[in-house]
Amino acid sequence: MVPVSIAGASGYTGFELIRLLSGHPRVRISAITSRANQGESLSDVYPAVRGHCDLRFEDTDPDVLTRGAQLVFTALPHQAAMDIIPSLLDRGIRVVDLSADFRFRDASVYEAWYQKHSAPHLLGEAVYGLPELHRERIANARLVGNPGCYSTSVILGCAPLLQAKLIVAESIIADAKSGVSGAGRGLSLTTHYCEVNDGFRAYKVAEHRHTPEIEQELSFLAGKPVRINFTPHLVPMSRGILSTIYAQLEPGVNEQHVAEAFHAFYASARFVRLCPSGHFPTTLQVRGSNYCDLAWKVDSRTGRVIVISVIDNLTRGASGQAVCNMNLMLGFPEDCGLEAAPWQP
Ligand SMILES: NC(=O)C1=CN([C@@H]2O[C@H](COP(=O)(O)OP(=O)(O)OC[C@H]3O[C@@H](n4cnc5c(N)ncnc54)[C@H](OP(=O)(O)O)[C@@H]3O)[C@@H](O)[C@H]2O)C=CC1
Ligand SMILES: CC(=O)N[C@@H](CCC(=O)OP(=O)(O)O)C(=O)O
Repeated sequence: MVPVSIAGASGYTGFELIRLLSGHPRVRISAITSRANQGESLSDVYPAVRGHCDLRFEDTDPDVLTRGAQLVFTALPHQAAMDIIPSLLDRGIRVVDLSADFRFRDASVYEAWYQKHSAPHLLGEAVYGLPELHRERIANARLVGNPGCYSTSVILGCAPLLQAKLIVAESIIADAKSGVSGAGRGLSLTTHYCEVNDGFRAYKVAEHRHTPEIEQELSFLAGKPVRINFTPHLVPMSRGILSTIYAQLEPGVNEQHVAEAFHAFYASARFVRLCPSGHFPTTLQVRGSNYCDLAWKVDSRTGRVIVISVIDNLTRGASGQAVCNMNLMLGFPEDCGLEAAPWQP
């Protein structure tokens, strides 16, 4: 059993890592950390795992995280992640970072949308952790920047169409809706019950930080710079993301070309499921799983294709994908510990 540790284990993505890793057949969790919950037992904070994982929270300190561990998951906010990761790498430990700190190739793009980068020298070697795009590089990486949740759903929905040059790259519009756990466990006015229940709103219109992340990967696929419109929405559910993506088809492209591109691109993808024609997915059918379910329809009246992409933000959008990346890095089957079916009622 390979020992792994989790920094920021008291948060939602940290807990999702514990849920997945406590049932993983090839790894064991060596340490979990939180500053506020230091000394408390995990099951007092999250009773759901009583009997599955009996660790206590320790301080978020490099000595604790690297004590016997071969790989560390950093489930910390942006900035806090890049403050600690260089010292983990210096001790010979591999890292899967769930924050945005190591998702960008270009430090100036990160700095335009986030803040000054304190470890830009590591951006060249960090690998963007989307297995369908970068599987081989992830396997050999020391540092993986795990993708954002919205970014995962939008990139997977566009990738086959852009790579096959079936759509006008400049025409992409992604309209995405997320459950509230996407904002983390911390309390805030915009995410408390009365502010979200029975309502539905767009936020960070034309300025959400997943926009440059999506554009980085779509540009890589298209082989030229791509700009998109991306609008996130907050919906009153705990977990799940549904993205509706619109794009103009290139002249002469029809339903069959689109279907062939999706089937070819995802022919060997373990965690992408293509819905049968005429079936459009719900977030419930991927809940608690690492699946991204995709469906599409060509609107011949407008010459556009409409793609629907669903994921669970905490699993495929964060911790499930992080475990999948760990599996690749450690040479395990990609789906090790991630085989369970989703939780649809
Ligand atoms: N929620 C989601 O759906 C997704 C989240 N992410 C990213 O994953 C990361 C974790 O997100 P999430 O679990 O939702 O966040 P939470 O707010 O739920 O948890 C954050 C964790 O980090 C710790 N923490 C907070 N501030 C600091 C700090 N300054 N230094 C050290 N530790 C700190 C917290 O514990 P304590 O304060 O006690 O130390 C807690 O354990 C973030 O970067 C987020 O952007 C990525 C994809 C999806
Ligand atoms: C609903 C909600 O608030 N979602 C978060 C995205 C969660 C995510 O993927 O986080 P990072 O890219 O910040 O790591 C947001 O809009 O900021």
